[in-house]
Amino acid sequence: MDGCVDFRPIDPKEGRKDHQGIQSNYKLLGCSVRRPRNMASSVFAFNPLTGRRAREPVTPIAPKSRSSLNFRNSHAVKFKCEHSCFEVSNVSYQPPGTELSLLNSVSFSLPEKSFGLIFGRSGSGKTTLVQLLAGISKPTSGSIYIKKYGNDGNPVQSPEPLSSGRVGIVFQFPERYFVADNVLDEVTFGWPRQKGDLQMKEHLALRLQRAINWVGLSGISLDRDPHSLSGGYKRRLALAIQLVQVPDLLILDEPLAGLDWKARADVVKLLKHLKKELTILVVSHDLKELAAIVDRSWRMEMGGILREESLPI
Ligand SMILES: Nc1ncnc2c1ncn2[C@@H]1O[C@H](COP(=O)(O)OP(=O)(O)OP(=O)(O)O)[C@@H](O)[C@H]1O
Repeated sequence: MDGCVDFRPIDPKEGRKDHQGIQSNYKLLGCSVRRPRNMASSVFAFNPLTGRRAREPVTPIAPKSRSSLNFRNSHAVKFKCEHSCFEVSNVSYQPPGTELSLLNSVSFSLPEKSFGLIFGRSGSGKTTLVQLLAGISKPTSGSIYIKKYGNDGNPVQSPEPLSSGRVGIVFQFPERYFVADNVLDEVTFGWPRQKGDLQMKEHLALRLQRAINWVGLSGISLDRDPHSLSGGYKRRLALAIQLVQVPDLLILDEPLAGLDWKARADVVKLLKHLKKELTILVVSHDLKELAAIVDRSWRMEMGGILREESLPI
């Protein structure tokens, strides 16, 4: 089963131009299942079971405890990296075969369960950066890792490189790439169809239920056509697809784009809840609406230079 799918990333920008509704950010090699384009925008596309690249060994990820999934029991976000911190250090990027410097020594960090926002002019390099964070392309130099800290504030071990399989990413307008005619099929599109391995299926079903509760989709029938959902609920569905794996880092590219005011408010409210459980990094131009939930913000300047800066609102 593990060897069944092998998704190879290709240029995601190129992928977005595809109109067939079939995965296009990844080359599908020797596999019997299709991949929806919305999942192509996810690094989970590497392996539907583990969230890792298909050729890596399968290590089931332990579900979080019940209490850690209960929003009411969540702790307030703190700015110190008390437990773990996602860190990017001196990352530069030149597309292979070019002399273009799209990112220049980008460094920043984001404590777990906090909300970071990157803003900046069109063409400055925001999407390029999130593609590196998601493992879709590799930095020319620099590192991306998770640092863990003890109660004394000192690192407890050497930093671990951030595995692309532990990053969830939702690109702009994810609903454009829905391919199934019901919610359940949409969420489970890339899942194994073979008979057997009941334990794995039960595990996936539990994760699915948790993800659906997390994004507040539990009141929606799983038979509903995803295209018939409201704008805000479509975004919830796209998030649920990513949350099945409980990513160490959830990246959202323009999560409010194209929504009416009510759906925008709905998504902001949802993100406010989600940041109690997840580390979230957003690229957006909608600074005013997101300001209330932003813990850290950076401006990407033309030429791929990132500077920490308060929101200019
Ligand atoms: N593979 C590539 N080869 C050459 N240039 C590229 C490549 N990928 C992106 N670029 C260029 O790099 C610059 C940064 O692009 P990027 O999409 O990261 O900007 P952005 O800040 O996300 O813009 P927007 O807000 O419009 O999405 C752009 O000028 C883009 O044309």
